[in-house]
Amino acid sequence: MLTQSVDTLAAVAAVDLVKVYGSGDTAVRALDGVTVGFARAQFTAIMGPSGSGKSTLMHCLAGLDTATSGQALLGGTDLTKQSDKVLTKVRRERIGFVFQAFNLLPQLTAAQNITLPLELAGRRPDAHLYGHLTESLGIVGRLGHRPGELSGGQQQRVALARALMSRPEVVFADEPTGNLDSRSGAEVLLFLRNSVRELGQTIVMVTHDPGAAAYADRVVLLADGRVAGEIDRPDIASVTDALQSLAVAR
Ligand SMILES: Nc1ncnc2c1ncn2[C@@H]1O[C@H](COP(=O)(O)OP(=O)(O)OP(=O)(O)O)[C@@H](O)[C@H]1O
Repeated sequence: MLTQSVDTLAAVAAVDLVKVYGSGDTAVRALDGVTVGFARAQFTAIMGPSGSGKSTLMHCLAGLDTATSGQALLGGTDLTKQSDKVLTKVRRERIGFVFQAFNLLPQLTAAQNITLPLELAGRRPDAHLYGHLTESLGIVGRLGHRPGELSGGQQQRVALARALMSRPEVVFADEPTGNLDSRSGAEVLLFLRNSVRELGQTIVMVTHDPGAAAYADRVVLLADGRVAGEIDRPDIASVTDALQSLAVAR
C-alpha cells in the first residue's frame, strides 16, 4: 500500500522503500517506508541527522544496495527487481557518481579516468561534451596528469567530468565537498548547479552542510528512516532551522 503519492515522471523515485539491516534483536530499520520523487533537471539535497538513512536511501536508489521491500525506480526501471548483472550495467550507463573520496583510478590519467566508464560500456566519448566539461571545469591543462599529481579540488572536478560524460539520467553525489576547502567546494557546487541549468542534469546530493544544500532547488529531510519534510528553494537559514527542529524533536 502506498502511504504517499509519488511523481511517476520523476527521474528517480522511492516508493514505500524499506531497508532492514540484520535480523532479530539486532535488526536496524534504516529506511522505514520512504516515498519520495526526484524530478528531472532538478538539484535535490538529502539531509538529516547522522543515522537517519541518507546513505542507505542513496545506495538503494543507485542499485548499490538492495532494499528489503518497496520500489527503487530509475526512469521506468524498478532496481529492486534486477539481477546483479543488470544493476552493474545500469550503474555504468545510466547513473553518474561523485563521492567524497573522489574514487579516481590512481594509475590512469585524468583524461583516461573521465572516459573509462564509457569505454567499458563500449560507447564512444562525445568530443563536444568532453570539451565542454573539461573547459567549464578548468581542467584542460591537467588532463595528462594522474590523480596523485592533482589537488583535491582538481581530482573532484575530474570526477565530475567522469560522472557527466555518459549523460546519465541522474548524478548521485555523496558529500562531494566533504574533503575540500571552502573555495574548491563552492566551485564544485556551482558546477553542479550550472549542469542542471545548462545540461538539464538531474542531481541528488547527500550533505551535512547547509551551505552546500543552499545550492540545491530542494531539500528532502530524513529522520529515523522516514521523510520528515522538505524545503523548496532552500537557503542556509531555512535549512539550519529545519535541521535544528529535527534535532529537538528527537
Ligand atoms: N551495513 C550496515 N549494517 C548494519 N546497519 C547499518 C549498515 N549501514 C547502515 N546501517 C545503519 O542504518 C542506519 C542508517 O544509516 P545511514 O548510513 O543510511 O545513515 P546516514 O543518514 O547516511 O548517516 P551519516 O550522516 O552518519 O552518514 C544507521 O542506524 C546505521 O547504523
